[in-house]
Amino acid sequence: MRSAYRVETVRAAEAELMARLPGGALMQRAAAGLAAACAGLLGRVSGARVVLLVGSGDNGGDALYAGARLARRGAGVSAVLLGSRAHQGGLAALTTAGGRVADDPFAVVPRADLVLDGITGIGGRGGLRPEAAAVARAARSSQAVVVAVDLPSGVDADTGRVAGEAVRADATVTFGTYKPGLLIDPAREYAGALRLVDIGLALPPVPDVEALQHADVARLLPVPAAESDKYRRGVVGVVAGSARYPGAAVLAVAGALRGGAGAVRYVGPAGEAVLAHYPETLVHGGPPGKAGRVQAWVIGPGLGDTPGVEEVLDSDVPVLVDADGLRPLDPAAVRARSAPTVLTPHAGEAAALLGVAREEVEAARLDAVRELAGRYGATVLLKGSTTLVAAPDADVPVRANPTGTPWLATAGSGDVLSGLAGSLLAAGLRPRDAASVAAYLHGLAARRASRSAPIAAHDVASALPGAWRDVTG
Ligand SMILES: NC(=O)C1=CN([C@@H]2O[C@H](COP(=O)(O)OP(=O)(O)OC[C@H]3O[C@@H](n4cnc5c(N)ncnc54)[C@H](OP(=O)(O)O)[C@@H]3O)[C@@H](O)[C@H]2O)[C@@H](O)CC1
Ligand SMILES: Nc1ncnc2c1ncn2[C@@H]1O[C@H](COP(=O)(O)OP(=O)(O)O)[C@@H](O)[C@H]1O
Ligand SMILES: [K+]
Repeated sequence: MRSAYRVETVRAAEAELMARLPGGALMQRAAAGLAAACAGLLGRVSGARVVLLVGSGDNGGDALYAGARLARRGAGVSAVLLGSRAHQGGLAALTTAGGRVADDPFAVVPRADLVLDGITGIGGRGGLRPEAAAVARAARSSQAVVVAVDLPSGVDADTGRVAGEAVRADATVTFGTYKPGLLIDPAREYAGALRLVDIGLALPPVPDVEALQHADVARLLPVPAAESDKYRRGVVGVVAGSARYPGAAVLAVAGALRGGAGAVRYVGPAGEAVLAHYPETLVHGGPPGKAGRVQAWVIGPGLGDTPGVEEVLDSDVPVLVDADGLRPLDPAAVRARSAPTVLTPHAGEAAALLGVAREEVEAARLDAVRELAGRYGATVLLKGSTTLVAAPDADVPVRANPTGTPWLATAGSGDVLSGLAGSLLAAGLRPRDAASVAAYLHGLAARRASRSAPIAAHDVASALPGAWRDVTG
């Protein structure tokens, strides 16, 4: 599991540790880890051209001390000072080690092998200032590997917002803990590959944001026991599709069949299309209440105006509501349910539920998902470039999904996801686990199916068993 803590918590842990250590010890730990990571990326340190972008604060200090370490190993190190001041101890260490201060950034940055971004870290506010932005652009268009110190400068550590220009890094070396912004788009896109350097911070047991890894997912996946039968494995009911959108029903069933439930009951007007693709489905033409017992319902994909949402919400089993099912959704009705509810909106649907503009949700995804989960008393999976899952209880960490590919932005892939998540719910996973495990497998399956080529939603469904095997490997 990757855990991320907000700046306020990091600062408190830092203060507590600094009080027990000699002055500057923490910065030396950070700089040592940073220099080692840079050396690894460079391969050969001696003779390498390294440029440090140095801001006013301790983030610049880290870059300067790491630069001094690289200079001592034979690198040619130049510092570009971009702040109103520069860390004095770090500057002295760099010059003592043979590094120098560059007068003209545009003379050194284009020739660099590695650029270390120490403009701002957790103390940064807003996007880069114009001078820093111009230098960051030069770094991006050079051949250099760009390494961000703690965070790409210009991104918001707590939310992942990028208010203006920010450094685009190939890698980010972060200290003590991941920060939420490193796991959430748009900032995540700017961070490149992540590396965590342990500096000994003692952090509270519950993080603000977390990201599952293969091993976490493998532990959560349902496994049939020797005595299992299809009913004990769980039956998922799918209420989806309409005369206009029969395909949504087929795709939701496709996801549900690969999610660990022992059987899939389909309820709706697209039974023929569903059976043509998946003869193993139990099809029911009447209302959901007469379809037979299920352990979880999925309702919404391609539903159009077909009624059924209220009836399904009245049931006493977990319900996942997606797409058209979200339109008539009343917070009081969801809060009053006796069993858990999972909502899976994309940014547009989330915006409609919150009564705000879509752009507002996209710029502040973490706030939006928390707000919705609280308002509806439901687990909310907010789809998008970084899919987020929030529990109704605000003290539970939000999960940021680390898998996926922009090729997933294709019609119908969300239907596969809702079927998959509903199936995991029926198999007995808790709502937050079912939603985040589904997003993880779905993203992995898309990567597997795509390998950088366009994919259709049914390709994602077909790749799910392979993704499952990758995880349990
Ligand atoms: N916490 C820990 O455990 C450890 C923390 N450590 C390190 O310390 C870092 C935090 O250092 P920090 O607090 O000095 O803040 P930091 O990020 O350097 O920026 C501060 C200054 O930047 C400026 N500035 C602000 N916005 C700007 C903008 N948009 N564009 C341009 N400039 C901008 C503004 O100064 P101004 O120029 O306005 O005078 C502000 O005062 C942390 O990320 C990590 O690297 C490690 O060494 C050890 C363990
Ligand atoms: N830019 C992106 N990068 C990665 N995944 C994306 C991106 N845009 C959308 N997705 C994913 O694609 C799926 C689209 O679902 P959705 O919007 O419900 O589409 P549909 O209703 O057509 O099925 C979601 O899983 C979402 O997280
Ligand atoms: K930085």
